[in-house]
Amino acid sequence: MSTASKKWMVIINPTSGNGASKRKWPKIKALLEHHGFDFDFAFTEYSEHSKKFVQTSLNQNITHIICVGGDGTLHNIVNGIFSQEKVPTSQIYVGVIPIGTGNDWVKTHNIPNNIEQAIKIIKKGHVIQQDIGKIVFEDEEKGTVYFNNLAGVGFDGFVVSKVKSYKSLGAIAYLFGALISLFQFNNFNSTVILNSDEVSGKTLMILVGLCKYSGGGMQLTSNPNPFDGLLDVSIAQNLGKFEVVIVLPKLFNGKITNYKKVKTFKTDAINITITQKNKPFIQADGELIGSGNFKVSVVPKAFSFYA
Ligand SMILES: Nc1ncnc2c1ncn2[C@@H]1O[C@H](COP(=O)(O)OP(=O)(O)OP(=O)(O)O)[C@@H](O)[C@H]1O
Repeated sequence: MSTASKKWMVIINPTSGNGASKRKWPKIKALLEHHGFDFDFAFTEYSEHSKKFVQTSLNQNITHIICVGGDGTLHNIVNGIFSQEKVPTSQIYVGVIPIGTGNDWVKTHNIPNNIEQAIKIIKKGHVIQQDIGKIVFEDEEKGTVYFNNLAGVGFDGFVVSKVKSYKSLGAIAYLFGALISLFQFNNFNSTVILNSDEVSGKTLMILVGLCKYSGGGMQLTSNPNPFDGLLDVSIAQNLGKFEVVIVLPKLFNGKITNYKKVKTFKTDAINITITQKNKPFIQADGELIGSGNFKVSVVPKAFSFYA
């Protein structure tokens, strides 16, 4: 049986890419039909709706899912997959048709933004498995959140909280959001424990990554590898506002990880404590997930996708 002739669930976030998913859906639907896909489809109606759709599909024994949207939609699909125990996660297969603003995760895996090429990749049926990050909050009521690309606390979380208003600008929205946010954000006190190291002090942001790109093409971690069972950690310490402006180009060419006030690590577990009353935002895959103290660990090669 070819990949296309299996039963698929296509989840479309009509708001992704500033409404592009909704506009392009008739074309995507026609192409999926043209390539012989047997599918049901549904549009998300609220923020975490994709998570529900995944679980409903699994209850109907549909384990092949196509994400039509951006990094946030994929993040919610991943959380639908990892917050259930009915089907082993590596036996759930995800294809991505990237129609977001940043579309950062697909860049690591060379999944094309062109709709028909992305569909052909799914049809080809070549599956890869990558690691997943697992965030557990100290406050148990806040629960567990999974990520497939990169999570962070501090300045990057603050940018994510602002960037929604600028998404009509496209991928540059993140850079624009960062510049606007710079003058409103204050560095925070944190203690990070990982391996046998402890890093304490004033912090701009702490990034915990798996894949290479975030924030609309920024490269914020050193030699990221989503297949090695390790988290790629960057701790940007007490950089000043003008210092951030000066190092801005280094955010895009990856050289930021060599900067004197940025410490990098590889680890399979990290414990982050915010040692001040005012807790900065935490983001995962560009989605705001809350604030507070948290631990991150790795679920090795647990996420199966077409690439
Ligand atoms: N019907 C809906 N109405 C409002 N928001 C929604 C709806 N469905 C999903 N969402 C939310 O839309 C947000 C943005 O989605 P997504 O990240 O896929 O697109 P994007 O922001 O354009 O792309 P990227 O994250 O790649 O920059 C996500 O936080 C998701 O939870």
